[in-house]
Amino acid sequence: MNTAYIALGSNIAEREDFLKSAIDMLEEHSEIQVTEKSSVYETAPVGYTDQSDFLNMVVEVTTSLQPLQMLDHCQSIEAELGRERLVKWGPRTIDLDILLYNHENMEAERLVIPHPHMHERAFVMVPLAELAPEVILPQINLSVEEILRGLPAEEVESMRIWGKI
Ligand SMILES: Nc1ncnc2c1ncn2[C@@H]1O[C@H](COP(=O)(O)OP(=O)(O)OP(=O)(O)O)[C@@H](O)[C@H]1O
Ligand SMILES: Nc1nc2c(c(=O)[nH]1)N=C(CO)CN2
Repeated sequence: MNTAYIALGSNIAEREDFLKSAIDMLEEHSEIQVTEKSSVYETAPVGYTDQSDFLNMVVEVTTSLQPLQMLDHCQSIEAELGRERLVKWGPRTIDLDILLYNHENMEAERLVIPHPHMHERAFVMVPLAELAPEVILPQINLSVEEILRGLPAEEVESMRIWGKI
């Protein structure tokens, strides 16, 4: 059995409904159990800033799937929920990023784990720290909470709790 952490984000239309639908679709897979859910945060767009605020969260799952099978399911959820990739880092109905898979490192064509940008992003590290503050990121060899402490304070403090789903 594997433990994985998946980041979810949405900034189009009914953002909270897209997060709920994505979690339901993860749980509908017979080989995936959603075991923990972070709070939902409203966050200002990072990287490509000319777009609406996001709702972001992180979920913990246990699964017998291998990483690439999990990616396939996440991408099928994105397609099912109407995600269009018009602009890199642009608006999306739903985005599922695989952050961590056990303590594995992976550098495949379609899949890099740990997610290559996760440690730079308050919209990922703040919700992840709710679930797994002690987890050590491979290669970086720092815990989630140590990485979070190193992020710009204004970025962390700008995160607004939206609620729980
Ligand atoms: N850990 C990962 N989780 C999800 N997708 C990944 C991961 N590593 C690599 N990818 C690849 O990234 C490609 C682009 O994904 P996507 O368009 O969702 O990027 P994004 O989420 O907008 O940007 P970012 O990856 O910087 O968060 C996907 O087709 C997928 O094959
Ligand atoms: N606040 C926020 N900004 C982003 C996000 C996101 O989920 N939330 N995702 C991006 C590409 O994955 C780029 N920028």
